[in-house]
Formats: sequence, C-alpha cells, structure tokens
Amino acid sequence: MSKVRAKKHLGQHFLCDLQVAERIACSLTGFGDTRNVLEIGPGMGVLTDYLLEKPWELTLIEIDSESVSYLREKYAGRALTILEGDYLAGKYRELYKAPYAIIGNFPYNISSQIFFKVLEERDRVMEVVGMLQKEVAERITSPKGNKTYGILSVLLQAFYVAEYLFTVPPDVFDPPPKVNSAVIRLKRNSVQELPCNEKLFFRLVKQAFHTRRKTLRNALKPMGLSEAFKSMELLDLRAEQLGVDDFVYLTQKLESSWKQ
Ligand SMILES: C[S@@+](CC[C@H](N)C(=O)[O-])C[C@H]1O[C@@H](n2cnc3c(N)ncnc32)[C@H](O)[C@@H]1O
Repeated sequence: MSKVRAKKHLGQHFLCDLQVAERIACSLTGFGDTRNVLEIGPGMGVLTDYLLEKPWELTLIEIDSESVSYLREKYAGRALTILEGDYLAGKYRELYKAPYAIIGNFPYNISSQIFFKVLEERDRVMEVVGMLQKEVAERITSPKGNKTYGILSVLLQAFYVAEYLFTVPPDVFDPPPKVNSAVIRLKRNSVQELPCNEKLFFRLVKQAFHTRRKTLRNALKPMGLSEAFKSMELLDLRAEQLGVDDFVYLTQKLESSWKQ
C-alpha cells in the first residue's frame, strides 16, 4: 500500500510518532458508558490502530477519497465502519441513536467548526478527545479572566468539563505544521438544559465577545437593552470577566426585561 499524498487544503499533517498516537487514543475514557466512537479525519489510521485495540464500536469519517481507499484496504475484514464524507455535513442523529464519543487529530482549518458542531450534538456527544492548534486548545480550556477566554470557552464549558492534556511539537508530523498542537478532552457535565433561553444565551455570548474590549453595556447595545437592564452593575465588566453562570444570569435578565 503506498502512502497517502498529504493535501494541504484538507489540513493533512500525518502524525508519525506512535507514542503520541497511543497517548491520544488512550486519553479516551468511555465516559458516560459510551462505546460508540467516531474518529474524524483518520488519514492513514495512526490513531485508528490503537483505537482498534479497545472495546469501541468504531466509525471513521474521512473526506479524502485517497485516504478512504487506503483505509478500506488496510482494515479489510476488521470490525469498523468507514464513511467517506465531510464531518461538518454529516447527520449524526441518524447514525447514532445512543450517546457517542468523538476523537481525532483534527484538520486545523476546521477545528473551531468541529466544536460548534459538537455543541449542536451535545445531547449525544459524551466525550471528545481532539488534537488541534495549541492556541485553539487554550481558548477552549481557558478559565474566565484569561486573554484566551472567548466564545468557544463559554459555550463549551456550559455543557462540558474541558481539560488541556498535553502539548505536541510540529516535528512529529509529516509535513510539520507551522504551529504547536495540543490535545484536549471534553466530558459532558450534568447540565441537560441551561436554566435560561439557550438560543438567546448563545446569541448573547457571541455578541458579548464580538467587541471584547468594550464593557458589556456597550458590547450588548445591538441587542436592544432597556434602561432597567442597562443599569445592572455586571454590565460594567467585559465579556472575558464573566463565567458561564454570569452569562446565564444575564440571559435571564435580558429576556425578562423584554417582557416588561
Ligand atoms: C491532521 S490530519 C490527521 C490524519 C491522521 N488522523 C493522523 O493523525 O495522522 C486531518 C485529517 O482530516 C481529514 N479531513 C479534513 N477535513 C475533513 C472533514 N471536513 N471531514 C472529515 N475529515 C476531514 C483530512 O483528510 C486528514 O486525513
């Protein structure tokens, strides 16, 4: 089997260090009694080899047809499902009726989009182990008050416990990326539904960080604030100073101020 040619536009940087691959694969814990695992972007299967040693019901989704042919040949006769397609376009509600986990050395050009998709699927996705650019990994796992704290930190931390596991240097990939990478893990928390209008919560968080240097009173102006809402002291702060609970509280207050 000849190797797959790395295609830049698909974010293909193949992991060559088997110890790192094993460490990533072993970071998946099966949290929430989940046995169904979806690997995004398996490439030539460096993580897949280790995942196959575990008791997972494994499905791979890979956009690159050359990789898919390679994988079909490599894993012929093995108990796993290989799908060719774009993870972002997939309908996983049909594929998975039960909870599932996601793992991958993600294509860095779409790693934020992958996590927004995870948020859409949050009622089913129990655990995520992913390698991505270090900068995005820091953003997702950042606590409030940090410069890197942003939209994905708040939205994901509302529904998941986020951990930064370890940093990975560029020289373990072929071809090496220009940036450092990091592996993170998300585990679903016990929040089924936030105690506020969730659609409005998502809108408010995005609006708050849109102009993150402004106080919330100014940043949230486009949402149509009543005088009573504007007088709240919390609005003297900037978005990066607020935790998930503060955003929930603001959402509740904003919605009730519109009803008055
Ligand atoms: C960084 S490489 C990782 C490959 C392999 N897992 C490894 O560690 O060597 C990212 C992989 O994601 C695939 N990919 C890119 N965009 C994708 C998408 N939208 N859906 C599914 N796979 C995608 C690429 O073809 C590539 O194989």
